[in-house]
Amino acid sequence: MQFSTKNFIGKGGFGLVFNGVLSDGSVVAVKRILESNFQGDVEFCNEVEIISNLKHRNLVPLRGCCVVDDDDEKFNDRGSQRFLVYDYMPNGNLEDHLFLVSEQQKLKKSLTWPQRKSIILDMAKGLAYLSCDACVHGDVFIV
Ligand SMILES: Nc1ncnc2c1ncn2[C@@H]1O[C@H](COP(=O)(O)OP(=O)(O)OP(=O)(O)O)[C@@H](O)[C@H]1O
Repeated sequence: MQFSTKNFIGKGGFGLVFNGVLSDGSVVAVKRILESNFQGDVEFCNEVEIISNLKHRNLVPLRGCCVVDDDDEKFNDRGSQRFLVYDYMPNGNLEDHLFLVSEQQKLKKSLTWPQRKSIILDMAKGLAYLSCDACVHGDVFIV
C-alpha cells in the first residue's frame, strides 16, 4: 500500500503519518506503523479494539486499524503492514505550539501562561481517564 508524499503530515517514533479521506468524506490521519514486529496481528487488533473504545474529549479518537498482508514489501517479520486511523487534528501538533521553533511558527503569537495551564490540565484529565480504565500509555514525557 502506497501513500503519496504530498499527503505526508509527520513522523513519530512508531511510523509515518499521512492525511487521508474516508468514503464518508471524513478527514483522517493514517499512521503506517514501521516497527511493529514486537506483537502478532491478533494481539495488535485486540489492542486496537480496546483503544478504539476509549472516548474522551481530550484524546484523539482512534477510528480503527488495517492490517494488510504484503509479501512483496515486508515491513516486519510477518510480512504485514499495519495502519492506525485517527480523526485528523487540523491545528498541528502541541510541541510546535509550545515551542515555536521554525521561522514560520515564530510569526505566530506564543501561547499565554493561562492557555498553557489549561492545556496541561486537559492533558491531565485525559491521562486520568486512561488510568481509570487501567491503560498504560507509556508515551508521555515531561520536558
Ligand atoms: N490525528 C492526527 N491529526 C493530525 N496530525 C497528526 C495526527 N496524528 C499525528 N499527526 C502528526 O504526525 C506527527 C507524528 O505523530 P505520531 O503520533 O506518530 O508521533 P508523536 O506522538 O509526535 O511522536 P512519538 O511517537 O515519537 O511519541 C505529529 O507530530 C503530528 O504532526
